[in-house]
Amino acid sequence: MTVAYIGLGSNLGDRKACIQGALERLAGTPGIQLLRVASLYETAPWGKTDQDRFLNTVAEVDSDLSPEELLQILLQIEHSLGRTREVKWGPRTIDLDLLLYGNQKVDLPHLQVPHPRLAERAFVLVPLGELCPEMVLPQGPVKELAELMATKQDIRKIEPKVAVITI
Ligand SMILES: Nc1ncnc2c1ncn2[C@@H]1O[C@H](COP(=O)(O)OP(=O)(O)OP(=O)(O)O)[C@@H](O)[C@H]1O
Ligand SMILES: Nc1nc2c(c(=O)[nH]1)N=C(CO)CN2
Repeated sequence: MTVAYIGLGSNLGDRKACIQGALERLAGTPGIQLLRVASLYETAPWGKTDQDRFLNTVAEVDSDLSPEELLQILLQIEHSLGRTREVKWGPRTIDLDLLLYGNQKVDLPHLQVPHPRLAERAFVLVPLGELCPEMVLPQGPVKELAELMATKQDIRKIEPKVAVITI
């Protein structure tokens, strides 16, 4: 079993229902145990700024699956929640990013772990730092990176945590 961290984001449709739906699907997937979910944050769009605000959180899971198997599950869950890809970094019902997979490094054309843009994003660093305040990323301590990025990108906690229904 390996502890992995998954970033969740939504800025299209019923954002909260999409995040909740993705968490329920993760919890219901054989080989994945949902351990903890960070608070729910509303965040300014990063990268492509002319779109609606996002809801973001981070989930901690224990996984029997390989990183590639886990990615396939994430893509299936995105598809089941109506995710389409039209514009780079554009609006989406749900986005699931494999942020970290234990201490493993993966560098394949279709999968890079740790997620290459992790340390630039307050919407990832702040919820990740909430779950793992002592974590040190290759770029530095998560708490320090989160504090720095939160001074540059608007991020507001809107709910202490998302209720999870374990199937
Ligand atoms: N760590 C990862 N987690 C999720 N997808 C990844 C990862 N590394 C590479 N990918 C690849 O990225 C592809 C495109 O993903 P997607 O369209 O969701 O990108 P994005 O979320 O808009 O942008 P970003 O990758 O900057 O977060 C996926 O099909 C997947 O093959
Ligand atoms: N605030 C915010 N901005 C984004 C997000 C996201 O989840 N939240 N996801 C992106 C592509 O992964 C691009 N920009």
